[in-house]
Amino acid sequence: MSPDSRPTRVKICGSTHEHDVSAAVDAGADAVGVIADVPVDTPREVDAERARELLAAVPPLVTGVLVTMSETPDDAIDLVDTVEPDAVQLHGDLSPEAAATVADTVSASTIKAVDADEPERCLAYDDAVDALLVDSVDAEGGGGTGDTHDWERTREAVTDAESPVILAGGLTPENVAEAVETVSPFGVDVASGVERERSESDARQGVERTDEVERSERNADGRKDADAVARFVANATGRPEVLAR
Ligand SMILES: O=C(O)c1ccccc1N[C@@H]1O[C@H](COP(=O)(O)O)[C@@H](O)[C@H]1O
Repeated sequence: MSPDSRPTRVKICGSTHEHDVSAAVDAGADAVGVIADVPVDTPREVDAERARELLAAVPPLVTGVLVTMSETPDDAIDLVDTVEPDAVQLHGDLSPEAAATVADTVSASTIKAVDADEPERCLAYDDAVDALLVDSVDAEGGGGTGDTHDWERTREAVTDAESPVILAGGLTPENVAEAVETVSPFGVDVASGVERERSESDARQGVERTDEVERSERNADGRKDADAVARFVANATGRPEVLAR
C-alpha cells in the first residue's frame, strides 16, 4: 500500500513459462510481463510467437504486458500486432516523438521506461504515453539488472508527472515495502528479484565481471519462485500473502 492509501499495482515481469504466469496471477499480481525483441542477453527473452502464447494464458482482469527494446516505432508496432498484449513497455532509445507514434498507432496501452540515472527524462514522455517506468538500466538500456537506484531522486523527479509512474530496478520481497513508502509509485515492477537462485557452484569462476556475466549469474534460468512472487505482492500491497498452491 502506498503512503497515501492508494493500492500499489504490481507487475511481475519476464515470464518464460505458463507456470510463471500462474505464479503471478495466483499471488494477485495486477500485470504479467513477457520480454521479446531485446538486444541484451537475458534468460527472460522469448520469441514473438511464444510471447503471444504466454500472454494468451493471462486471464481477464489481469494486464498482459509486452516488454521490448524495438529500435524503431514500426518494429514496435509490428511486434504489438503479432503479440497482441494489453500494454507495451518500451525500453531503449525511442524518442518522445517515436514513443508517441507507437502510442497513437497501437490499441495497447503504452508504458515508456526511463533510465533511473536521468529520472527527469520522464517529463519528456509524459504527454506521449500512458504510463512511465523508472528502471535501473545497463549500458545498452536494458532492464533486468537487479540493481536498485536513488529512490529519493526518483520520487522528486516524478512529482510533476501527470502519468502513472511505475518503479522498477532491483526490487525484492525484502525491499519493496520501503521502496513503496519512499517513492509512492502507482505501481512496482520486478523481474530478477522473484526468481529461483543460481547455486554457488554454477557461478562462473575466474571470468571478467562484465554486465553480461553478472546478469547471467544472477538467475538460473529466469524461472519464477512462486513463494517469492507471493511475498513480493503481499509486501508491495500490504495485503496478506496468498499461499502458493
Ligand atoms: O528483465 C530483463 O531481462 C529485461 C531486459 C531488457 C529490457 C527490460 C528488462 N526487464 C525490465 O526491467 C525491470 C526490472 O528488472 P529487475 O527487477 O531489476 O530484474 C523488469 O521488471 C522489466 O520490466
